[in-house]
Amino acid sequence: MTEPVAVLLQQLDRDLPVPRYAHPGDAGADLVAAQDVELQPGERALVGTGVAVALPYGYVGLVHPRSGLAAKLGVTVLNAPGTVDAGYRGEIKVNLVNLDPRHPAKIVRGDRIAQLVVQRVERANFHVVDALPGSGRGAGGHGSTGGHAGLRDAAQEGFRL
Ligand SMILES: O=c1ccn([C@H]2C[C@H](O)[C@@H](COP(=O)(O)OP(=O)(O)OP(=O)(O)O)O2)c(=O)[nH]1
Ligand SMILES: [Mg+2]
Repeated sequence: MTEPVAVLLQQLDRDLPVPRYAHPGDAGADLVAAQDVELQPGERALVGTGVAVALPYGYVGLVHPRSGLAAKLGVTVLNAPGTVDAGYRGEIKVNLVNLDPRHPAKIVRGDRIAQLVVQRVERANFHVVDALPGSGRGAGGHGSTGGHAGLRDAAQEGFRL
């Protein structure tokens, strides 16, 4: 097992718990809502978490949805995964959206609303060229390998990607 990376964390709201991993081996540390919010069907809100971090350069924080919230309420992270840059010092906020077509979703201060996954990240040097080297896939994408029943049905109805 690798050593956890040290991340400086500022509690902007000391009454809220520090993000924590629910189990050993969990990839994401749970982020909680700093405020109550009720989302009508289709509505979104930028919800504070009461924490700010200073990630070491070479790392990124990814704000992932929680599967339980998605399954139970239809609530997810609109820009999933959100990107927290190493240089960012503001409050981590979660752009929650209620995708349930019928029911409003109530989020209460302290509810776990998302999870922060801290990862190493590479940066690229982009070298502009006139033509790219060939590959097996080439420009094929967006379902070019086929084999999905739903896609076949859609094709029969005249839908083309
Ligand atoms: O879910 C998120 C995503 C981003 N951020 C913060 C940290 C991140 O470093 C900053 C900018 O995010 P991003 O680069 O995704 O947004 P942008 O629309 O490109 O804004 P900017 O012009 O500030 O980069 O906003 C969050 O708090 N939560
Ligand atoms: Mg940006």
